[in-house]
Amino acid sequence: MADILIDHVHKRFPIPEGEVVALKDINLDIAQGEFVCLLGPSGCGKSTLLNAIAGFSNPTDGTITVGGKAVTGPGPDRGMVFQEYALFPWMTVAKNIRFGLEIKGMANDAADARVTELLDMLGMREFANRFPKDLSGGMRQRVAIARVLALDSPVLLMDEPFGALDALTRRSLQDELLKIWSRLGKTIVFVTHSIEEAIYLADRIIVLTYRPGTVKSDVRVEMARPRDAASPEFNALKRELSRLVTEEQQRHEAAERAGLTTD
Ligand SMILES: Nc1ncnc2c1ncn2[C@@H]1O[C@H](COP(=O)(O)OP(=O)(O)OP(=O)(O)O)[C@@H](O)[C@H]1O
Repeated sequence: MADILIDHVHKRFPIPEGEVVALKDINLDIAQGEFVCLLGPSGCGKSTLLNAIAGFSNPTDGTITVGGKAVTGPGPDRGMVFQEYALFPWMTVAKNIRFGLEIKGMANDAADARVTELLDMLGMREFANRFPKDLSGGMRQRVAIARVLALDSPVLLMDEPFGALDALTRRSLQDELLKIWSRLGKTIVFVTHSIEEAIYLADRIIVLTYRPGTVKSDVRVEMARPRDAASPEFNALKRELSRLVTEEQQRHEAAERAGLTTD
């Protein structure tokens, strides 16, 4: 069953010289429980598409439907995790996770139980009373994920959530996310620049073109998990995707040289 339906979506941004066509006729059908990565170089419209699914910025044309309902704005059915750890610095880890539950009006005992469950799920119990400034980047991003999971949205939207982390921390968060995904059965749309990250995580990788942003390729990743980045299959797919992304990166660089972009 389609969980996210993207139907003839276009997004144009007006600029002094005319307009930027960030997305052009995007059509995608994402199944419930599917893990999809949006891949491409800077400026190819990954965040624009994710923000449109989130309802932060509506398409110029076309429609997006999530769980059978047309997206017209943000909603509790879609949780978003950003690259920047969007935590409240004045709240402890536990309070940060609890915040959304309080807004939802969840009873105290139930909220306490939910926070404990999430702290355990993400291996953060001993960090419950720390403040974000006292945490590593990886830990902060765990809190950001827990905070979104607290709301139990069926769809998780993730905009380069691990982009600022070192390689080892990144791998451990990727593994954590895969565990959570297989346990909770969420639909995930995950934006990344990293070909390796996309192959490690996704059921399906959507490669976007640079200006206008269109679907260049829609690749199913059939490898069993956990995936071995050193395996021949992994490397064959990495080569194929590198070729596709490099073509778009070159178009991006040509636009930069022509002074057409600051992306
Ligand atoms: N508010 C805006 N006004 C004008 N142009 C915009 C605006 N937002 C995005 N764009 C342009 O739309 C295109 C797509 O941008 P977007 O941020 O979605 O790309 P991206 O693939 O997410 O890039 P990155 O990986 O660098 O975040 C870019 O060319 C960008 O310059």
